[in-house]
Amino acid sequence: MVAPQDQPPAQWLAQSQVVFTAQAVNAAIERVALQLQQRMQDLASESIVLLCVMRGGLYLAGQLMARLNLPARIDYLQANRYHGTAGHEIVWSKQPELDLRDQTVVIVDDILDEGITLAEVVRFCHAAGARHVLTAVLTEKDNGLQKPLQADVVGLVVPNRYVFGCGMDVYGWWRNLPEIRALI
Ligand SMILES: O=P(O)(O)OC[C@H]1O[C@H](OP(=O)(O)OP(=O)(O)O)[C@H](O)[C@@H]1O
Ligand code: HPA
Repeated sequence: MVAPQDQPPAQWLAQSQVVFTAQAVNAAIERVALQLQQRMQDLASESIVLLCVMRGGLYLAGQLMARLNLPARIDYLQANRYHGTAGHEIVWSKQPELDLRDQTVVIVDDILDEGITLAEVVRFCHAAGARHVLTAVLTEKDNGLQKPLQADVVGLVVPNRYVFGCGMDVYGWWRNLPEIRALI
């Protein structure tokens, strides 16, 4: 019996189905960019930081960079869920380098699942003195859970299954897929 992390990556494609095509994802990213652009114009901020939550947020952040017609600086952080015995702790391995004081910070991530990660990153940005904090996720999982926050902008709602592609991984693989798939 092969452990899941040792499966060849092609196996995950064979054991999954497309839930959003590349075309549907691209259309969603266009909508996210337009909504963010509008929100930031309303805030009339000239100090914008696009903050990518690594690694999953990389795909959406890269796509947004090409679409946001605003002066923005880019930074990133890494804060991962650690499913230890004491519950669901967040372990930070990289904090942003830019000074977030008085900035309009746009946090970009791939998925809002239980919402623990995004809530922690929002809390961090406020504590660091951000003036406005906006959140954008490519996907939100429709899992019926009471979440600690809602994202300001959501691209697509995905079913309550394990999804991957467009930044999201399955055992480290397939973040680069331009479509979103769900394990069967
Ligand atoms: O809403 P939550 O239940 O908190 O889960 C969402 C988070 O989980 C994933 O990150 P992960 O820690 O797996 O790291 P990754 O970005 O490197 O995949 C994903 O990228 C989100 O950041
Ligand atoms: O369904 C998921 N897929 C990939 N990464 C995730 N992180 C939380 N939920 C998921």
